[in-house]
Amino acid sequence: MLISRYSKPDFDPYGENSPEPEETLWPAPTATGPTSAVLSLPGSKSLTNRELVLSALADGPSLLRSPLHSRDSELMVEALRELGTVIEAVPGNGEYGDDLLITPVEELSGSTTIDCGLAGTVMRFLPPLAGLALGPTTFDGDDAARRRPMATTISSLRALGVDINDDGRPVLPFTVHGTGHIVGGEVTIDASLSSQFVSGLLLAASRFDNGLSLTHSGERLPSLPHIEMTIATLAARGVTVDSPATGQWVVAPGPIAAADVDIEPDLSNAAPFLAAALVTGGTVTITGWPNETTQIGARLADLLPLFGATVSRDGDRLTVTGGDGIRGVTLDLPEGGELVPNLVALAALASEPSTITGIGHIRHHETDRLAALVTEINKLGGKVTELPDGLHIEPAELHGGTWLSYEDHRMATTGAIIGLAVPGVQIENIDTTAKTLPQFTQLWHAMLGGHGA
Ligand SMILES: O=C(O)C1=C[C@@H](OP(=O)(O)O)[C@@H](O)[C@H](O)C1
Ligand SMILES: C=C(OP(=O)(O)O)C(=O)O
Repeated sequence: MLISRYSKPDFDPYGENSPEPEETLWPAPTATGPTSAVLSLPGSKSLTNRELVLSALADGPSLLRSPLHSRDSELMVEALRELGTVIEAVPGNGEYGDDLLITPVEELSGSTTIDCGLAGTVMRFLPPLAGLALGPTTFDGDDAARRRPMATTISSLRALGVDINDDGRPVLPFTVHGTGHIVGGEVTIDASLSSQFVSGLLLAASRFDNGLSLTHSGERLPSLPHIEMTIATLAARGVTVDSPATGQWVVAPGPIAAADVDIEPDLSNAAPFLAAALVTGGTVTITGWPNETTQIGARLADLLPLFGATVSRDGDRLTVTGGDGIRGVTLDLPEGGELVPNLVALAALASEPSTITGIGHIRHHETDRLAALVTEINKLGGKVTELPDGLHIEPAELHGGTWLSYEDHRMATTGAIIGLAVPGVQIENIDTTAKTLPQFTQLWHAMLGGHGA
């Protein structure tokens, strides 16, 4: 296992002997009154990591304004540097750190090892770049990353002419033997377990000798908005992705344009804060909310009203106001897996039952999120049952206790939402929020102002 700067001590996600030393527990503040907060959030993980990749493949230097600085984006920056890309921090106007100036190299170089941490975007977006690089590149990551599916990335690149050694096990670690080019052409993949298999190929496809004709053949295709985000970021840099039919994409060979890009705030990371308005019967406003976006987090504006919230827009501000209690929901949400853990917190605090389906693929996120949610909520007295592709949540009186995070930032924030209403929730490894939002606890306390105990 590679150790990176944000790594935490190992623990067995579901083992009896998980270490829970006192000092790693974060007492989740319980709200003593309604929230009344205006917050601005750091940049989007998904946009930052796409733009970093595209900038490394582009035909000139690119500038990312207000990018995310978090574990996942740092891992992407470090990995691209390992492949030879020059990435410099330059002062900008963003509230959350420097801008990034990315200067691509003529030819990417392998002969290195890349630490993917637990970042799906690093492990699925960079193997094609390693194929375009000259020399072998070994990919590895956290222990939990070694459980995430990689077979589709590996088999699709092989089909496109890339030599990969995975010692017969299609998971991390594996080595891509880059030759400086990828033949490309036609390939059919099964992206049922992650949209990132599609995005990873599309991002680099125009740099393949013959471009790419990609077909998804599988029982479902999760997280479609993330594929639309990939297509939109490519279009903004002059690369057209044709989609002759659902689940088919064609990219012609050609350059990727350099660009100066403003990174939007991470709207999925707005979820715990906006959920807090519902839990406390208060208001939370997020600034910088884009008018148009491909981020799935934008759907919070129509999802939270289903739980009983009122949502309003005033220019670039989105405000969520809670009402009397929380309603149950029936949702099919294959497109929004990354929002699910935080929505399940609301369902667990609702006065009516909820069912959320279409989310079997979140078993393969940072942890098995269905199992983790069932385990942790039921430990606090909840009544959550796992379905073949989702969860059913019955209303229950919850009590305090230890909430394990499973190295999963969204499990950690889910525990924090529950803790607003349930005294005595202690969150193990709250620092795992650094994956996409290192400022989580500061922002959480700021949101509560004087209304947290
Ligand atoms: O491409 C991306 O940036 C992402 C795609 C989605 O992955 P899955 O399709 O694996 O759900 C999402 O859940 C993840 O947080 C980010
Ligand atoms: C699934 C997620 O992350 P990743 O990009 O590592 O897949 C997530 O952030 O919810």
